[in-house]
Amino acid sequence: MSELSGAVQTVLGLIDPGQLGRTMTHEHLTMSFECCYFPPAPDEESMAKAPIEMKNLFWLKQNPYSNHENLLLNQEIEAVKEELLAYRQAGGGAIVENTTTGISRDVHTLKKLAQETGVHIIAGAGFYVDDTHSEETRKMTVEKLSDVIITEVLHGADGSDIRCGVIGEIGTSWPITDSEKKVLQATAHAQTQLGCPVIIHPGRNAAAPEAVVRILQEAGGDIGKTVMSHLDRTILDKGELLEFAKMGSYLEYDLFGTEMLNYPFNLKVDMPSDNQRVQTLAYLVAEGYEDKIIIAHDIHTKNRLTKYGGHGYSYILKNIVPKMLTRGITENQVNKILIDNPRKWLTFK
Ligand SMILES: CC(=O)NCCS(=O)(=O)O
Repeated sequence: MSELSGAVQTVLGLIDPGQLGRTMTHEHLTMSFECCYFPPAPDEESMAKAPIEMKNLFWLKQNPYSNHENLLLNQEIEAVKEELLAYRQAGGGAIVENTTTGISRDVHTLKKLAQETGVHIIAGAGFYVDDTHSEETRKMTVEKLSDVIITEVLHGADGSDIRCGVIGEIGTSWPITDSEKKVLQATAHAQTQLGCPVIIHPGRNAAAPEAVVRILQEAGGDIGKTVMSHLDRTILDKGELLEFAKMGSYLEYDLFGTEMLNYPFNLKVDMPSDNQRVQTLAYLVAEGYEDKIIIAHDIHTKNRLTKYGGHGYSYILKNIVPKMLTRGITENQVNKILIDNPRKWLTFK
């Protein structure tokens, strides 16, 4: 048994899982999303460099990836600190910070934020999507990639002694690239060795989650200790959702607060509203999956911070939980979704 067994690893060290409390399992506190810049429509080109100001906020909500400044969440440390203090005030206990190599992970800032706010922060190991893989990463063998991930968990990330407590979000595209496949295999090998939680960013296609799980399974991964993120924009058909749920991963609805008419990365997707997300949670609960659901906001652009008129990190606790209770999800089930399921997932075997 390793020293991690039975504990949760935060950026400040190991804690008893019971200390986590209400946990958002997929957030970013500091990152850059420049890798996913999406140019505005030709008649709106000037918006790419427009300042973030009141008159642009609705446009940014509809086009969050088409303005360069909006993608630099790493410029907002003070605002994020204020948000975390408000999150604690609202009853939040912990946040999983899913920023991996490729989107400017900054574990030093995460440690400082945890020290200054009292929120338990769990950092992510591993690599984001292929577009962000360096040539060095692409050349690595599965064994080498696995060594890198294991080092980030056991010894510290980015040359520091600040340790990651989950692997992920591991980025995958659609179709899954060769480099991403190696990272997935390395993730499964590292998970086997460490008994740790894993979280996956699937490509933007309904077939992507199952394809990822198959690769992890073949490489020996523990699917029961793995989260499939972003299901809200990935599997929209209820039948397909139930088929995927049978594979045994945690089912994450993590885009609460994201409501847009056109999802630029896949125009075939009608991004659900928050009401529709709650309906889907109620459906999954009714189908017997209350032990598998987890939720979050996945804040990764500036416009979603309260500083810029956004919903912030407390939106689920303040607004979505009351809504869930009016839609047939019991308080006990809410507690499973916010406390028990994250705790079980995050605890090292
Ligand atoms: C940071 C991140 O990967 N967020 C997900 C954005 S997406 O549009 O749902 O892929």
